[in-house]
Amino acid sequence: MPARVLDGKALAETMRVEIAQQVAAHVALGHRPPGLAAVLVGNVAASRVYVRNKRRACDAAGIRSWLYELPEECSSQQLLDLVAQLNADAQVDGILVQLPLPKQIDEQAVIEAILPDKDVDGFHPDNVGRLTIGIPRFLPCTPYGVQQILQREGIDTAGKRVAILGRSNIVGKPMALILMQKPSKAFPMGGDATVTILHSRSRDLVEQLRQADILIAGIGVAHFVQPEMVKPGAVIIDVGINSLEGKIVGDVAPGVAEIASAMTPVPGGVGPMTITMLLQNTLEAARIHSGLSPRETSVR
Ligand SMILES: NC(=O)C1=CN([C@@H]2O[C@H](COP(=O)(O)OP(=O)(O)OC[C@H]3O[C@@H](n4cnc5c(N)ncnc54)[C@H](OP(=O)(O)O)[C@@H]3O)[C@@H](O)[C@H]2O)C=CC1
Ligand SMILES: Nc1nc(=O)c2c([nH]1)NC[C@@H]1CN(c3ccc(C(=O)N[C@@H](CCC(=O)O)C(=O)O)cc3)C=[N+]21
Ligand SMILES: [Mg+2]
Repeated sequence: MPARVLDGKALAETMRVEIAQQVAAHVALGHRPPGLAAVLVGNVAASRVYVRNKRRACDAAGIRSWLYELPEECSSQQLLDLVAQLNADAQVDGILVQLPLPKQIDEQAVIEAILPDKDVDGFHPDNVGRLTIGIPRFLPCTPYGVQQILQREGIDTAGKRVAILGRSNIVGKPMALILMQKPSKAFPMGGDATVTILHSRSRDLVEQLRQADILIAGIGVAHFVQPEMVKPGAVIIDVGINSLEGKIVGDVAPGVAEIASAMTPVPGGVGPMTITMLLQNTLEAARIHSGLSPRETSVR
């Protein structure tokens, strides 16, 4: 029997309606609407799609959004100046600088220039550190979206063997931190899982994958995960966005659906949830800026 489809797109729509209601309630209390500033450097086609989708989602949720564009050949200083301007702008609750940045730009310096309470991507070392010790402010949007898919689809992670393919700061590493965490009041989304991270230097990679009750793939290699790498009945989360023969495909081969019990599609899986969690984080930032949420702990 083919795997149940974990419809991230449908869940993202449902959650966007919930967020729109919370935004409306926030504004009804007399606060200004939440605002998100996105910064796009250069002309990456994939980034344009992402930015356009984000903008549409913000409009539908009642979140103001602005797009700032800088040329491919801009300097680190130009970008740092723009970030400083957005940090100082009282209308802006969240700042998102689209990654990756051109090679002349010091990416880490830009990430560290964003005020931590406007860092809705959750990439600033202050927010990474908070996540690591279990008192998060903003969870990185992609792993947060995966956590929400698992939770809302009733897939329990406690005690499960989770294998994560990829160790980047935006996908694999924060995913591991969320799912390994003991749940607490400050961190209710902690997954209580036994997590294994796999990367390009891992040996026995296939043996490790075959042990996994839940397999999360985020490496950027089209159809890397093949049916024989998967334990029968496993849950598969495909984070990959790759283009193959003019189509968008994930890191997981279609045949895996014959072995798995449940699987996210690409497109229509994790991607739309990433955008929804960005809206959620922007609303949370607006709450922080209006004094509704404590600045130093993120109690949800
Ligand atoms: N759906 C969404 O919302 C999002 C999707 N993505 C997609 O997720 C994928 C990963 O993105 P990102 O984390 O930024 O990518 P990076 O290139 O930053 O990281 C890729 C990771 O995968 C590992 N890796 C690469 N090839 C292999 C291999 N053959 N075997 C084992 N490990 C391997 C790398 O290992 P090593 O560290 O050893 O180099 C690295 O840790 C991409 O397809 C991207 O487009 C990204 C963000 C959001
Ligand atoms: N600072 C920063 N934060 C990010 O979160 C960030 C980033 N930079 N750089 C690029 C990656 C990639 N990413 C995606 C988000 C949504 C979709 C998405 O919505 N995908 C849809 C549509 C796919 C399509 O048709 O193009 C889907 O999978 O169904 C894809 C990719 C966020 N990223
Ligand atoms: Mg990278």
